[in-house]
Parts: sequence; C-alpha cells; structure tokens
Amino acid sequence: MALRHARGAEEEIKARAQARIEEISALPVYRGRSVPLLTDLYQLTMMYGHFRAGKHRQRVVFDLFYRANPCGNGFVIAAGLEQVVWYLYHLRFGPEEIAYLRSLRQFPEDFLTWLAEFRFTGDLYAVPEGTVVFPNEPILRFEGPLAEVQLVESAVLTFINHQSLIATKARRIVEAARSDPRHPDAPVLEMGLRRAQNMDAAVFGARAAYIAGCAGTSNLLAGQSFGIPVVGTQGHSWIQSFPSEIDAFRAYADAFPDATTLLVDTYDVLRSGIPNAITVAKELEARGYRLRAVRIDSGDLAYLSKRARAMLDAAGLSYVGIIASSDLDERTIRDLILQGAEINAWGVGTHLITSYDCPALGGVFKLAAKEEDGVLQPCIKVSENAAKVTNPGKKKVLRLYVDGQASADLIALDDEPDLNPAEPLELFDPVHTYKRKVIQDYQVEPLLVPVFLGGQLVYELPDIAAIRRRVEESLAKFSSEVRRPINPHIYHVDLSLPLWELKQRLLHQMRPVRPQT
Ligand SMILES: Nc1ncnc2c1ncn2[C@@H]1O[C@H](COP(=O)(O)OP(=O)(O)OP(=O)(O)O)[C@@H](O)[C@H]1O
Ligand SMILES: O=P(O)(O)OC[C@H]1O[C@H](OP(=O)(O)OP(=O)(O)O)[C@H](O)[C@@H]1O
Ligand SMILES: O=C(O)c1cccnc1
Repeated sequence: MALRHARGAEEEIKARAQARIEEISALPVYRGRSVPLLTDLYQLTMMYGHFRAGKHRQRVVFDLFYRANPCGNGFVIAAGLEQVVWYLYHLRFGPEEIAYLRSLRQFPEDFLTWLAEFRFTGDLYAVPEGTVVFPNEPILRFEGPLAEVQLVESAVLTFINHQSLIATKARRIVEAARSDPRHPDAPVLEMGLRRAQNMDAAVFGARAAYIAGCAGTSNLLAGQSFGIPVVGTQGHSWIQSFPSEIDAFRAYADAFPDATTLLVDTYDVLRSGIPNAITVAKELEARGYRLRAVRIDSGDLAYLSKRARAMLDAAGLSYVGIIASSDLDERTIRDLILQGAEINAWGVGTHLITSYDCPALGGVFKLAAKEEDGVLQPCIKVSENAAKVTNPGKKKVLRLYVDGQASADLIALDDEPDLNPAEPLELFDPVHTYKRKVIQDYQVEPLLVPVFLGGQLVYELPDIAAIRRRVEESLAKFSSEVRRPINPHIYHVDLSLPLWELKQRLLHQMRPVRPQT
C-alpha cells in the first residue's frame, strides 16, 4: 500500500515537472525545440570514437564546477538550470541535423542511425537556481552513458556560465544600490539590451539580472518570457524630435499622464531639463496626476542629482524621483552614494549585461568517475597547478549551518553515511590541512537535488519569483564578510576525510615518485 502511494506520488511529480517544462518550452525565447548541434565538433568526434570502441554506454559521472569567483566577488549565484532542463528534455537529432552531420563526411551511417535514436537517459543532480555557490563544488552532477554526458558538456556550460556570471555581476550592482542609507530600497533597472552580445545574452541576461535582485528590465521579450516587470522612460531622440524640450515633455505627459519619467539631460539639466520638468509636473498636478521621476543620463551625477533634488523639493515636488543612468557599475554607484548623490533608482545597461570587467565565468565539466567491471571507479585529473587537480568520485555537497549561519560547505563522497550533527565534526582546509575547526549542533543542507533520473524529468522548475526569493534567503545566511564586494572573506569549501584520502591516493597512483635518472 505504502509502495503504491510512493509510486503515485512519483508519477505526480513527473507529471507536474513535465507540464511545467512544456509550458516553458512554449516561450518564444526557448523556441520550443531541440538544439543538438549546439555543441563543439569534438564532442561528436569523441562520441563516435566511443561508439566505435563500444564504450558509448559506459557509465560515467561528470561534475560541473568553477574554480575562481568572478569580479573579485566572494561567491557566485547559480543560474541557468532552467535552460539546461529545456535543452536536455528536448535533446534529439532530427533529419536536418543528421543530414548536416552526414555532409561533414566524418561520421559513418551506423553512427548516424544510432544518433537518430539518441535520448538523454542519464541522471542529473543540480544546485537549484538562485543558490549561493563557491569554487570547486559541483553545481551540476551528471551520471549516465559516456556518449550522452560527453555530448551535453558544451551547451550546459554555456547556459550555466553565462547566467551565473550575469546574476553574480548584477548582484554586485544591486548590493551597491542598496548600500545607500538614505535610499536603501533604490531599485536597479536593467537596460542593457542594445549593448548585450546579441539576443540570447540580452534575454537570458535580463532573466539572470532579475533573479539577482534587479527590479525590472527594459527588454520586452524578457518581460514576456519570464514575467519580469518591464520599465522605461524615453530616449534623447524623443526629446530632439520636438521643436523644444518642453513640447517633448508635454507630449509624453499627455500620452502617459500616470506613468511619466522625463529625460532631463538632452540640453542642460539644471537650466532647462529640471525647470521644464517642474512646469510639466505642475500641469500634471492640475490634472490630478503626479510626475513619477526625472532621468539624468550624463554629466556629474552627484552634483546634478543634488541640485535637481533641491530644485524639485523647493517646487513642492519631493515625491518626484531621480533616476540616474550613464555607464554605471557597482563601483560608480557606491562612489556616487558616498558623494551624497540624490538618486532613487539606477538604470544600468552595458556593465551589467556584458559583465564588463569580468566577461567570463570559467565553469568546467570534468570526469569524476567511470564504470569498470560494473562498478563506478573514481578518476582524477592531475595538473601542475594544484588548484586544477580535480576532486574524484561521485560526490555530494553539504552546506553546514551553525546557529542559522552558513559555516562551511563540505564536499563528500555520495555514499558516505549521513552526518550526525549532534556529534562534533572536524573540518580541515584541503590544501593547508593544519587549518582546522570543529563544529557541533549544526544543520545540514544537501545542495544537489535530483532533476533527471534515468532520463525522466523529476524536478518541477520553480517560477522566477521563487528563484529570486532563494537568492535573498540563501545570501542572508552568509556573513557580511563573505558578502562584501572587495577582498571578501574566503568561505570554506572543505573535503570530507574519505574524499581527501581518496584524492591523495589517486594523486600518488597517477604520479608515483620515481628515482631521478
Ligand atoms: N560624480 C561622479 N563621480 C564618479 N563618477 C561619475 C560621477 N558622475 C558621473 N560619473 C560617471 O562618469 C562617467 C562619465 O562618462 P562620460 O565621460 O562619457 O560623460 P557623460 O557625462 O556621460 O557624457 P556624454 O554626454 O558623452 O554622455 C560615467 O561612467 C558616469 O557614470
Ligand atoms: O549607460 P548604460 O549603463 O549602458 O545604460 C543604457 C544606456 O542606453 C541609453 O543610451 P543611448 O545613448 O544608447 O540612447 P539614448 O539616446 O536613448 O540615451 C541610455 O540612455 C543609457 O545611457
Ligand atoms: O527606458 C529607458 O530609459 C532606457 C531603455 C533602454 C536603454 N536606456 C534607457
């Protein structure tokens, strides 16, 4: 009876997960279809090599992780899993893709016939989107037939690397905006579409930015696709297209009397833009409306915003907000706040959507175990650079909390017994092993959750509001030292003793000490 109940619950989870991914696949940005050729040629040649050698079904485990935090940050916000799920769920080689591969004259027919039947049949465990993650810990863990897992490397990396990078950069900007004690709720508005490296970077970048805490986007396709609030003011061309600035302001206020923000820097912010905005605000008041804000897009934003604030206040318009834009990033925003700038909202484009000063997250996809004689055997990748030696074996990631605060993450072998938080646990730095600490009465959060099991989707993708909440909740559990934007405290990501010992053993096996010749 209990078994039947459990089966029923499992089927229900699968049905809900599938209904959700079908809904997501209908979005214009996902284009509802499979993209099997979004991969590097070498994945296909390796796949064929495995197929030819009869190794394509060999069971393997791959980890996706990154080695260094971007932008000098102390953490990364994991993002992009929804895109990974969409990709794996639809992964098929259709007639057009097979015909293209045939045209390359590198792949024989028996392989192409096999490809036509290809499906992802493996397991995927992943850290949910919006979770704070750290170097070296698996964010995604794949287990399945070698040929399948090898194929997905490139596409999965592009989704996770891009969205996690933009979410992290956007979070730095959001934290900067929230550092203003006078305007702690000042929203960041993402306006980067025109500066993004093309369409997917713009749309999925807007998604990542919203996940990280931006309040809205100017990008309508992102708004429609993901339910992100859309925001907007007007461009300089609008102002220039009228005989005078005040004509332009009046025309906009007529069109949108209850949602007007006026761009005040086309000619002269203090001599023309703000006085004209005050005139139009008074005209709106006479009609029972309120001017929402002015936007300053050039010049000394500290000086201009303070003067503009004073002029608006003197005119009895303290409710009118000031939006700043103009090549802003987290550093400029913090500096403007220090200068006492009077800014209620920040419009940020180029630096956010391109992650201008740290343009790539170096997530990698590494083999951690392979089946031999029916048993998964751990593998290691050795490197001259100690930081690049991989962690072997099928692993789990545990976040350990003491008094509700994240104290350390522990990477352990998946089959290690559960920790007993009532007993003291000694943690040690995997490189400087003399650095140790003991924790007790801690709470354990396993970070990897099942997403696909045997090729079946078992994870109901959360909506974007839930992912945004997860960012806030996840970050709130870290100390301000880990969260600070410059020289943050290095959060401990430790290895369990069995994993550490396994790593040392494999290292010595792969690099035995030989007498010098
Ligand atoms: N008070 C300030 N302190 C520090 N940085 C500022 C301040 N005011 C503006 N900035 C930043 O300085 C840079 C100014 O850029 P730039 O020299 O292109 O001038 P601009 O005023 O935007 O001119 P343009 O008319 O070409 O748009 C922008 O990145 C802006 O965010
Ligand atoms: O400065 P960013 O952070 O990249 O933010 C986006 C920029 O895009 C617009 O400028 P643009 O000159 O392209 O158009 P506009 O004439 O409408 O201002 C806008 O005015 C912002 O300055
Ligand atoms: O609505 C805006 O103000 C906007 C939109 C895109 C780029 N810059 C500004």
